[in-house]
Amino acid sequence: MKTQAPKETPHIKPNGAEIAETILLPGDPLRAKFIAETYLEDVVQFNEIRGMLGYTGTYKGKRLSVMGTGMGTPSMSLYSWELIHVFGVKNLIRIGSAGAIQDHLHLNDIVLAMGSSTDSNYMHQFNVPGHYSITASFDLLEKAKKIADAKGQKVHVGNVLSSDIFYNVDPTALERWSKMGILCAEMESAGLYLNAAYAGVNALCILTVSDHIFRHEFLSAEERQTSFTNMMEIALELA
Ligand SMILES: O=P(O)(O)O[C@H]1O[C@H](CO)[C@@H](O)[C@H]1O
Ligand SMILES: O=c1cc[nH]c(=O)[nH]1
Repeated sequence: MKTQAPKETPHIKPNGAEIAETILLPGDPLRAKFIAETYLEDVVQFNEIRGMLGYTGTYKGKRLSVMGTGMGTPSMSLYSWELIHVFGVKNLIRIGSAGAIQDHLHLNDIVLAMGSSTDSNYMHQFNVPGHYSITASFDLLEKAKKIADAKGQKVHVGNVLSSDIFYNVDPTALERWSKMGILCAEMESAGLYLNAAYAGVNALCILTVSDHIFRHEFLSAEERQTSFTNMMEIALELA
């Protein structure tokens, strides 16, 4: 009799627990815990390796997982690669915070990252003979926009910056991205979109503006909790 080895990686060890085809991916593992405790029923924790908490449960009767990714391209790329290639995840929805770099964006605004521009080198491994346009999956993007519209929740849809640099020594770098119409800066969407595209699965990044980089405004911890729930509730409906 053949026995199948349990699926696990050095970073994700579900001990037989299921990981759903659709997963929400906040950077902060404690945000994953909050979502599991606040919104999911019949919840099982499937990961705690390195404190990267992951849970599977149901939302309005549909199976859904949620797991932290950590910060930055390497961390997001590693986890999303394993989720796709080892655990068979098909829909990966990042929910994160971002720093706005356009005047018309305000704290608490929600952004659907249609495109992800980047200063990361992660793309180089794919060795395409030109410049690849890193984009969200249209199906998830369209569905998220419709969900937001139905909720009466205004969202911005556009190009974001997925940066490897949080503290940039060049004070003009973000001004130049802003001039190109980039809405806000975060640090994971490009790695996620590239892994998803390469594997032929779906990905979307939904962001809440937690800072305005040029106006030096930022949300308090309490405000983050409330405003992030609007973004979470759009993402949960995508299951
Ligand atoms: O709120 P999260 O999802 O962590 O996203 C943003 O916040 C972190 C920086 O503070 C980076 O990970 C950035 O992308
Ligand atoms: O300014 C910010 C806020 C959140 N995430 C970022 O990457 N930058």
